[in-house]
Amino acid sequence: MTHVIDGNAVAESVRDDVRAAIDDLEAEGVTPGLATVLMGGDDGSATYVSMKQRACEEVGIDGTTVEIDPDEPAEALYEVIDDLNDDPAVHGILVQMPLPDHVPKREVLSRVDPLKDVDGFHPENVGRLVSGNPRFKPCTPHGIQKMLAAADVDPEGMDAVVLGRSEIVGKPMANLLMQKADGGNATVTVCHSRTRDLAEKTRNADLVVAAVGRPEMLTGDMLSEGTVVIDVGTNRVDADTEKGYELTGDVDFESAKQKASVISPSPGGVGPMTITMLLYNTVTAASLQSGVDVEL
Ligand SMILES: Nc1nc(=O)c2c([nH]1)NC[C@@H]1CN(c3ccc(C(=O)N[C@@H](CCC(=O)O)C(=O)O)cc3)C=[N+]21
Repeated sequence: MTHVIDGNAVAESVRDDVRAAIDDLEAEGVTPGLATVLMGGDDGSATYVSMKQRACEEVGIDGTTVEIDPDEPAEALYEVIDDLNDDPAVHGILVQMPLPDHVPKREVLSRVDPLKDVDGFHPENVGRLVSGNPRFKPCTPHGIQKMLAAADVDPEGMDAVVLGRSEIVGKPMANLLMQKADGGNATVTVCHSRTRDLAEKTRNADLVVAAVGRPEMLTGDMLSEGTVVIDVGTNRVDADTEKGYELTGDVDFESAKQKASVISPSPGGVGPMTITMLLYNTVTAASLQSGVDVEL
């Protein structure tokens, strides 16, 4: 029988740990604060930002959202970031991606105080992750590690294939999977748009993480029996629904499920974990900045 991971249930159990850590911070007079900055974005951005805001309220994080008109120059965003860096009530800062074309992403990511960089995208934090001493693990791959652990999947010794090489998911996922640390120790192959024979790679995999942003591109015939499949995609595809679209993953769930031993669906898999790990990283940030130890 294939085990279908319930991302919402795993997220809820991690949130219990997050709530307990927040209690410990509150006992010392510290309320963790997270600021989300939204400048333009795509169809999903406003939805994701309000989901993050709601998740903060649910666990007792002081969440604020700052909106900047996408027609403003990049300097407007820099000023907001500088103010948030200086604000002691703000422990975590997240700048929602994507940004408008005229705003240089790298400048923005470097501008965030690395101690408040709960996304883990600042070059200092990327460097720490790659060198094996992570401060903030990027939320999506971090959530996938938690999800695998909850499903009793240990990547150690596995042939893992990561589909996609983004800064947000593919690269940090590959790094975490190959680290000499819990949740790592896998042999990792990273595939992308220039990979010659994708199915040859995925058929030889024990674990596949699909993060390419192409609806249902990974199908059952590309997998061997017993593979662990994690679907990171949340693609909006046109559909005859109230909203005019439906969400679908990068994995063709029905055919992949025939082969997989463990599979995470989308929606209802990685997405809720991503948001939960943002809360987790915010609590870690509050602990680092206040000097109050928490157990996480
Ligand atoms: N700086 C930054 N950090 C991010 O972490 C970040 C970002 N920018 N830009 C966009 C992506 C996307 N992302 C998602 C978060 C939650 C769900 C999620 O919870 N999805 C639900 C369904 C949501 C719905 O119903 O619309 C699910 O999969 O079950 C999906 C996608 C975070 N991102």
